Amino acid sequence: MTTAVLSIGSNMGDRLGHLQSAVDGLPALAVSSVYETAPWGVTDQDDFLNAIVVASREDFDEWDWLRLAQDLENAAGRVREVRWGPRSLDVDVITVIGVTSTDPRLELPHPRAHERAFVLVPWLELQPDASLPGHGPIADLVTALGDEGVRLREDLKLEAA
Ligand SMILES: Nc1ncnc2c1ncn2[C@@H]1O[C@H](COP(=O)(O)OP(=O)(O)OP(=O)(O)O)[C@@H](O)[C@H]1O
Ligand SMILES: Nc1nc2c(c(=O)[nH]1)N=C(CO)CN2
Repeated sequence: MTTAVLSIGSNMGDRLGHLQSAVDGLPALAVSSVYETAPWGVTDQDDFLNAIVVASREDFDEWDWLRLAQDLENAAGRVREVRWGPRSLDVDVITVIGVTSTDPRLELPHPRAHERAFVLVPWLELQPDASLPGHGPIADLVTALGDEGVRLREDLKLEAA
């Protein structure tokens, strides 16, 4: 059995609908609140909605999580164009508990998670004691990074199955 932490994001079209489609397709144990976040990386694009999902499956290894993430992106009509550019649905595997990987097709933990408040702030809400292997407690990372550009959207809710 493996447990994964996944980041879901959208800044095109029906943003909340795209996030909900990801939650519906994941064996979700817990789903964070929805956050409105300033674009990271390529800043000249619309704001994202982001959330974190903790999911678990008996028969999954880390590659199954990547395949499922990519299937969900494709189902939401994602076209791979600009790196860090606009997207209907982005599903990143942030960590799979107990697994590390340096394979460029699947780096675990996600190599940029520690510098992304749009990942860390919703993750902290779900798992305040979590650590990012190699980078320490996520609470400390959020303190160092700040939560600028990450705003709780209490009016938007994701329905866990
Ligand atoms: N932990 C991971 N989660 C998802 N994809 C990964 C991971 N590690 C490596 N990859 C690889 O990254 C490739 C590009 O992913 P994607 O297009 O989603 O990048 P991005 O979302 O634009 O940027 P970033 O990787 O910085 O989040 C994928 O084809 C995948 O094989
Ligand atoms: N705020 C925010 N910025 C991003 C996001 C995202 O989900 N949220 N995803 C990206 C693709 O890697 C690039 N930039």
